[in-house]
Amino acid sequence: MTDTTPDAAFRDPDDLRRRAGIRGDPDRDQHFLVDDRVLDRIPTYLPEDADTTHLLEIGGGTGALTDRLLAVADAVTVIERDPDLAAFLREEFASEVDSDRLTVLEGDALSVDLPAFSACVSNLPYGISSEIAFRLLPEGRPLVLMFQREFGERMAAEPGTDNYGRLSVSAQHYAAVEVVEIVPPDAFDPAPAVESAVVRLTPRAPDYAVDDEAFFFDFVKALFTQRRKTIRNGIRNTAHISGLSEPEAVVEAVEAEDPDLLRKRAGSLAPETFARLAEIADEHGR
Ligand SMILES: C[S@@+](CC[C@H](N)C(=O)[O-])C[C@H]1O[C@@H](n2cnc3c(N)ncnc32)[C@H](O)[C@@H]1O
Repeated sequence: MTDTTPDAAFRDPDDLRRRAGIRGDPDRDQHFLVDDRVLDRIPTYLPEDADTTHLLEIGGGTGALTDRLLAVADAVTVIERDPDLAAFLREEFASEVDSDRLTVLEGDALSVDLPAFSACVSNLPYGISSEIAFRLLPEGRPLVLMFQREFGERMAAEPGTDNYGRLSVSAQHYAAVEVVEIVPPDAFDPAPAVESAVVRLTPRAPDYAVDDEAFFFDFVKALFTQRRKTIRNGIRNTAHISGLSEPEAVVEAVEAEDPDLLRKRAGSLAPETFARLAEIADEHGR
C-alpha cells in the first residue's frame, strides 16, 4: 500500500543534520527548521499562479527546505555561505546536481550574482533580513521568506498601527505583504530567542507614481525619524536626511495644497500620501 503521509517523500530534518554532522551555530545565523509540518507548508504559500520553473533559496543549511523546493520546482538554486554546508548539499543532492536540477552557490547572498529566478522561498539568515529583502524585492518576483516575527509584522503593517513605519512603506512599494504563518522557536534547532513569521511578498506596481525613487525612500526615512512630530516639523527638522535644500518652501507648498496634512504624523499617512508629499518636496525644495 502506498504511504500517503505528507512527510514520507521527504528527507527527515534530523537525519539530514546527523548526516551533515553540523550543529547550527546561532552566531552564524544557523537555525535549522526541524518541524516537518512547517517545512511542508512553506512552499504552499507561494501565490497560486507563481512560476516555479526556477526557485531561489537563500541559506540552504542542511537542505530540509531545499528537498521540498525540488519537489515543486523544475530547478532550484541554493546560496549557502558556510563551505561545509555547501559541500554537504552537493553530496546529499548529488543526483539533482548532476541532472542540473540543483545548483549550489557557495557565497554570501549579499554579494554573489543572483541567478534569474522565478520565485524565492527561504528561511533567511536573520542577520541579513533587511538587506537581502531589499535585494530581492526590486527583482519583481514572488517571495516567501521567513523573518523574525517583529520584522515581518513591521513589513506588513498598515498605516495608523504601531508597527507601521519606513520598513512597511518601503516593502509595500514593491509588493503586497502578508504574514501567512507565525512559527514558534521550537520549530528550529537551535531555537532562536524570538518567534518567527513566514511572509508572502507578491509583486505589484504601487497605486501611485514617483519620479525619483531614491528621493522618495530618503524622504520617507527622514519623516519616520520624527514619527511623533507633525509633518510640518518633520519636513523642517530632517532636511539633512531627505536632502532638501529648501524645506520651508516645501512646507509652504503643502500648506497651499492641503494644509491639514501638515498637522498629521508620519505613522498615519498612507504610502500614496508620502508619494504626493515627495513629489511636492521634489518640485519645491531640492
Ligand atoms: C536560518 S538557517 C536556514 C537553513 C535551512 N534553510 C533550514 O530551513 O533549515 C540560515 C542559513 O543561511 C546561511 N547563511 C548565513 N548567512 C548567510 C549569507 N550571508 N549568505 C548565504 N547564506 C548564509 C547559514 O549558514 C544557514 O545555513
